[in-house]
Amino acid sequence: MLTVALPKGELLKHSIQLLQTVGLDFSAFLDSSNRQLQITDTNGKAKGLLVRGQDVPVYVEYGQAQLGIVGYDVLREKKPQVAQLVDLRFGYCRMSVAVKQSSPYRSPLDLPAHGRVASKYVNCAREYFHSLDLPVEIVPLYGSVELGPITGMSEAIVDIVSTGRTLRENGLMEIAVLYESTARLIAHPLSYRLNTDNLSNLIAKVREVTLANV
Ligand SMILES: Nc1ncnc2c1ncn2[C@@H]1O[C@H](COP(=O)(O)OP(=O)(O)OP(=O)(O)O)[C@@H](O)[C@H]1O
Ligand SMILES: O=P(O)(O)OC[C@H]1O[C@H](OP(=O)(O)OP(=O)(O)O)[C@H](O)[C@@H]1O
Repeated sequence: MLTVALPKGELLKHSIQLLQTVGLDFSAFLDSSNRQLQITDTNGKAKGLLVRGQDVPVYVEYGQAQLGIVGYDVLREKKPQVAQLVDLRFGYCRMSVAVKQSSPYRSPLDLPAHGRVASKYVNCAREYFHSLDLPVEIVPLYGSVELGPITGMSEAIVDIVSTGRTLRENGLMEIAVLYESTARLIAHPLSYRLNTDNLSNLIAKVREVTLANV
């Protein structure tokens, strides 16, 4: 049976709405009293796995899920061996460099050589500063990254900005954008090539619905 890996958190509601429009109902994942991590859609056509966003490409790469929905930021960070099929156009955010408003830095090139940059996205951060030829120390964090500059642990952060509210409310400002991100439909490459479970039909429907919503 076709299996779809769905991301917990920010992208879940929109992902479920999208799949409903193409005939797969995983709305039980939105019921907070339900603790099941694997469900069959109400029409019995497919299985859904509820996993952390960063783990979606893992299930798809290993073939336990033929399809998945995940942020482009996660794909840039993890570089999994998956087929990237459709830009779903929701879950917009950007990956940015931010510093304290009160700091003297107004561009990443103003940062001191060997300064510290805190991030959950260590590979994206490392690649970016490497491309600028600016040697910095990347400090890995798992969340509340904004506390890096606030506490003085780091000069800057590389993190997701969506509305900009978190930066503003913590006295930080964006000084550069690495890239923009939206949710993507991904597939297990071999299943995609072999059209397992008539994947191409579902993918075509997702593409159609996404384009119709532009
Ligand atoms: N304001 C936002 N904050 C975080 N992620 C956002 C935001 N807007 C869009 N996204 C997208 O949603 C995805 C999931 O974000 P979410 O905050 O749910 O998980 P996370 O905190 O990044 O991961 P986890 O909780 O698994 O460590 C991100 O990878 C990104 O693509
Ligand atoms: O621009 P905004 O709309 O304010 O959104 C950006 C915030 O959202 C994300 O945090 P998240 O809620 O995922 O928490 P965490 O990364 O600190 O765990 C990100 O790390 C920022 O802190």
